[in-house]
Amino acid sequence: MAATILDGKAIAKQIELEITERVAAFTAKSGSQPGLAAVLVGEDPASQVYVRNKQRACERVGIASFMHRLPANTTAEGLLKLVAQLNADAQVSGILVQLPLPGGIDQTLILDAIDPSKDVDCFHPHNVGLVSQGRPRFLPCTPHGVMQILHRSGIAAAGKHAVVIGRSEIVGKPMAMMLMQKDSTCGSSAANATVTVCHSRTPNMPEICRTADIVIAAIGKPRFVTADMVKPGAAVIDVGINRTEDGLCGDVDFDSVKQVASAITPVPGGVGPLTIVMLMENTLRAAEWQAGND
Ligand SMILES: Nc1nc(=O)c2c([nH]1)NC[C@@H]1CN(c3ccc(C(=O)N[C@@H](CCC(=O)O)C(=O)O)cc3)C=[N+]21
Ligand SMILES: [Mg+2]
Repeated sequence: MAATILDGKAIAKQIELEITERVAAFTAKSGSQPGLAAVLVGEDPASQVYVRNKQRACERVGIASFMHRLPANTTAEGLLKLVAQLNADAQVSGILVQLPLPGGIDQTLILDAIDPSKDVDCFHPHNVGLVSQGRPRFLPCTPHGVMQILHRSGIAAAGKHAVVIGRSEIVGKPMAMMLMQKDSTCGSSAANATVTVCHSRTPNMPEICRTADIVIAAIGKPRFVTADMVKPGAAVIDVGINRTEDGLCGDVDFDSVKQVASAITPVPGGVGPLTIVMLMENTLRAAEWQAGND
């Protein structure tokens, strides 16, 4: 039987409606609108698309957006100056520095300079540490989106074997961390998984993947996960966004894997839309905390 296609776009829309109401309530009560500052350095075409999508999402949910475009030859000093200015700006609840930064700029140096209370990407070591200890302030947007897709599709992680393919700081590592916790924002049934992390140096990856009840693919290799790597009935979440000659595709070979999986996310229209809506939620949470701490 062919897999259920998990409609990330529809799930994101639903969450977006919930956030829109919460933003309106916050703005009415506090008298100030949450604001997101996005910093885009250089002309990377994919980054332009993502940042534009984020700005549009801000407009739809009622968050102010402040766009800062800098030339590709911007120095680390120039970028640090802008980050310091945004840290001090009361209108700015959340700060996002779009990655990748052009070569030559030390990414860690810039990201570590963002005020942890405005770190809506959840990249700062302070916030990463809080996630790892199971007491998050922010949740990283893409892994949180994956948890929401599973939860809202009725796929419980508790007691299941989840295999995360990829160990990036942005997706794989925090994803594994969140799935293994005792609890989550979606409740304990969305966490408590037995987690295995596979990566480029894992020798017997197909064998390990075949034991997974839930596969999360985040390795950045087009159509890497093939049907022979998936146990019949497993749920497969595709985090990859690869631009190939024949268009956008994920890290999962969708056409073959959908024949064996019980549920699968498409690319586009799967995890991507969730990433953006979880960023909106983090911006709202940042505004709420900043208002409470005044
Ligand atoms: N500081 C920072 N934070 C990020 O969260 C961040 C980043 N840098 N750099 C790049 C990655 C990638 N990312 C995506 C967001 C939305 C879609 C998205 O909306 N995807 C649509 C399709 C969009 C398209 O056509 O390309 C979809 O999957 O349906 C994809 C990818 C956020 N990232
Ligand atoms: Mg994504």
